[in-house]
Amino acid sequence: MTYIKVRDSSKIYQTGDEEVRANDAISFEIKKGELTIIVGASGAGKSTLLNILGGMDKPTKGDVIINGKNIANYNTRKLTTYRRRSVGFVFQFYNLVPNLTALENVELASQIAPDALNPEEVLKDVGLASRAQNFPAQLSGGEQQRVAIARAIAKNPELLLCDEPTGALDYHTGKSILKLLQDFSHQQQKNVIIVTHNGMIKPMADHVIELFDGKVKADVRNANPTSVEQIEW
Ligand SMILES: Nc1ncnc2c1ncn2[C@@H]1O[C@H](COP(=O)(O)OP(=O)(O)OP(=O)(O)O)[C@@H](O)[C@H]1O
Repeated sequence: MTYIKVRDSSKIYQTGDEEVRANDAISFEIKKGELTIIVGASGAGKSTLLNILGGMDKPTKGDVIINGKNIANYNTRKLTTYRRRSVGFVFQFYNLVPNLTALENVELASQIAPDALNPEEVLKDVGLASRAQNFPAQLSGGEQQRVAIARAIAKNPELLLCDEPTGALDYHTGKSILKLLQDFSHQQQKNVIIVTHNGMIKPMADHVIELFDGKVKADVRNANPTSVEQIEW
């Protein structure tokens, strides 16, 4: 079953006389439950695409059909509802609220979603039950990213979007975060999309979309994705 269908989607920025085609007639489909990696060099258009899929931005033209609805036609209010109900976000620098504990950060997200999961349970699932009362500054980078993932998962979203989720972490910590995301996708049949410039992690995905200069350069499915533990980079 198709969960995401992007059809001829372009994002064009006009700065003075210059036109930047951040996304240039992009088309692809993502099936329900796929763990997808969007890979490409700096400036290839990855974040632009992720922002459009997450309803934070709209394409200049084209269709972005999520679960049968074309969000490219949504107004601001409908996009806000879409983001709130259907999307969890994980960013490179965690973006936790510094004066709230780990648990309160997760509760914040669960309060705005109708089908939210129990924040304490989700913190336990990411291995942080014992750190629930810690503030972000009292946690390591990897632990902060686990809280950020718990916060995103607690909304029980259909779609989890991760922009360079291991970009600020060391190798082993980064690997444990990728494992968490792979397990979440495969065990719960949820769509996870990871944006990265690191092509070495492609084998962990069910689906790899490679961007180059705003265009889809490759669109490949992995019938047998590799477990994160077995990938070295
Ligand atoms: N608001 C904007 N105004 C003008 N140009 C923009 C804007 N946002 C992005 N761009 C341009 O669009 C292109 C794609 O940017 P984007 O951030 O999507 O790339 P990226 O693949 O995510 O890169 P990185 O890995 O460095 O984050 C770049 O050339 C960028 O300069």
